[in-house]
Amino acid sequence: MGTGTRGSPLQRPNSPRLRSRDAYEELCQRRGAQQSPERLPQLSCSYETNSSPYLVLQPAKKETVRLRPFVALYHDFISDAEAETIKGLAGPWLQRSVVASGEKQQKADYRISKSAWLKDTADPVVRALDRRIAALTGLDLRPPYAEYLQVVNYGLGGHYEPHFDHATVRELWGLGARCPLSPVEAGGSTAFIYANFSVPVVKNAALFWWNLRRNGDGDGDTLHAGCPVLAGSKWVANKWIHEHGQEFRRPCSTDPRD
Ligand SMILES: O=C(O)CCC(=O)C(=O)O
Ligand SMILES: [Fe+2]
Repeated sequence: MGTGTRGSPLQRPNSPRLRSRDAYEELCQRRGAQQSPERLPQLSCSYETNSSPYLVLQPAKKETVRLRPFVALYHDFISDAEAETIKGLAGPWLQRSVVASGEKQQKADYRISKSAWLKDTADPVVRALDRRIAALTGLDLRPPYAEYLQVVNYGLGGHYEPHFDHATVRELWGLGARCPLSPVEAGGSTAFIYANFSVPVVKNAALFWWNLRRNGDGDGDTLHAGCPVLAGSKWVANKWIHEHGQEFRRPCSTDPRD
C-alpha cells in the first residue's frame, strides 16, 4: 500500500480553530430539533406582531428554540416564490465565500460555500424581506445599520466551521437571521457549539439570534457552525444588523446576564 493516501484513514484537519471539533461533529450528527428538558416549559410557539402594523394582518409564526442564547425560528418567513427570486438574483453573482481576516477578506478552508450580496434596490422582494426583518426585530435596517442580504449556497460537503458572527473588537454585528431558501436532503444544520444544540434546516423559516448581549458585549454562547451538507444543496440568506447606534431600539437590561 506504500505511503499513498489509498487505504489510509480519514484525517481530521489539524488546526487550532478546531478545539471544538468533537462537539461540532457530534452536534452535526444529531437529527431533528433537540429540546432542552429543563427549559421546556418556557419554550413556546406564538404569533408575533411586535407592535408592528406591518405584522398585524400576518403575524410571524415564532418558535422559541432556546432562551440562552436566545434563538428563535420564524416559520414561513419567506414564500417559495420569494426564495426562487432571491436565488435567481444571486445566481450570477455567486463567488467563493470569504472570511474576515483583520482588515482583509480571504478564502478559508473552514468556510466552504459560494455567496453573493444583494442590495435592497436589487428587487422589491429583497426590500420586502428587509421590511419584514425590521418589523420583527424593531431594528433599523437602513444603511449603515445593516449589511446587504448575503445569499449563500453550500454544495455537497459545504460547511462553515464554528465561529462567531460578531467581531472580537467592538465593531459590532447584532442579529443573525438565517433563512433557508430550499430544503436540504441531509446535513446542513446550524449547530450552536457551547449551547449544545443544533437546528435542522427548515425550508422558508428564518433562524434568528442575537450575537451581542444587551450590554453590547459579544455573546460567547453564540459560537455556531453551518454543518456539512451530506446530500443535496443548501441555500440560505443571511442578514446581519449592526447594533451600534440602535441602543434605544434594543435597550440594555437590569439583569447583567442579559
Ligand atoms: O449556514 C449556516 O447554518 C450557518 C452560516 C453562518 O453561520 C454564517 O454564514 O455566518
Ligand atoms: Fe455565522
